[in-house]
Amino acid sequence: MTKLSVNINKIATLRNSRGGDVPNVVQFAKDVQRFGAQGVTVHPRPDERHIRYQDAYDLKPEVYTEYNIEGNPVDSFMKLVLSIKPTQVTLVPDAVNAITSNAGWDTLKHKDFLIDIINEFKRNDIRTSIFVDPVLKQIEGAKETGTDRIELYTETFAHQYSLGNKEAIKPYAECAQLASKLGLGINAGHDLSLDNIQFFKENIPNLLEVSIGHALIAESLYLGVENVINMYLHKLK
Ligand SMILES: CC(=O)[C@@H](O)[C@H](O)COP(=O)(O)O
Ligand SMILES: NCC(=O)COP(=O)(O)O
Repeated sequence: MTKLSVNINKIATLRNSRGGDVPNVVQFAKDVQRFGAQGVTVHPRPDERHIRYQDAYDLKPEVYTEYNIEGNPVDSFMKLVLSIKPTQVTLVPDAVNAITSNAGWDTLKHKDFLIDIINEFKRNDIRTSIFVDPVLKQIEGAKETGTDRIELYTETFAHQYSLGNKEAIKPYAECAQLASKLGLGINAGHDLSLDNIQFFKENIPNLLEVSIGHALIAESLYLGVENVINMYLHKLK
C-alpha cells in the first residue's frame, strides 16, 4: 500500500490571502485525517508565504498520522524540525524566491552537507527523505548520504503524462528499482493528481508514500463546487 500524505500548503495560501483564519489549517489537517489520509505534509519556506512556522508547531499535537515537514535545511528550518520532531523530514533544495520546488538535490555535489544534516535528524529519531530527480547516479549519491528514503520529484513525469507520453515513467521506474536494491525507501511528489496517480503507482515498485497538494486542493474545489452552489441556492430561496 502507498500512503497518501496531503500537503496543506495551499490551504495556508488561501488563508493568508485574507489575513484571517479561514480556512483553518489545523482543522483542515484534522479533517483530511478523518477522511482517511495517512499523512499531513507542510513545506514552510523562510518567507512564510504559505504555511507559517507557527502553523507547523500548531499542527504537531493534531497530526496523529505521519507528519512530514519539507524544506531547505537552512538554520531556521533545522531549528523548527528539531523542536517539533515530526515523523519525517524531507529535504528540498529550493531557492528562497522559487514559486515552488523545481529541482532535486545534486546528491554528489552536496554529499558532505547532506550527511551532516541527515545525521543530525537521525540522532533525533526523525526519519529522513531527500528530494531527487529521477537520475540513477543521484540515487546512488542519495544512498551515500545515509538517508532513509528518497522522494522522487515527479514534475517531469506529470507534465509528460499530461501530453500523452507514458514513456516518461521509465526513468522513475529504473530509479525506484535501484533505490529498492540499495535499501532506500521510496516516496514521490509534485504535480501528482487524480489523472496520473494510478499509472504512477502501477509502474513504481515499492512506492511507500506520495505527498499531494496543489492538484488535490484544485480537484477538491471542482468536485465540491456543485454541492456548495446548491447549498447557497437552497438558503436563498
Ligand atoms: C517538494 C515539493 O515537491 C513541492 O511540491 C512542495 O512541497 C510544494 O510546495 P508549495 O505548495 O509551496 O509549492
Ligand atoms: N512533496 C510534494 C508535495 O508535498 C506536494 O506537491 P504538489 O502536489 O503541491 O505539487
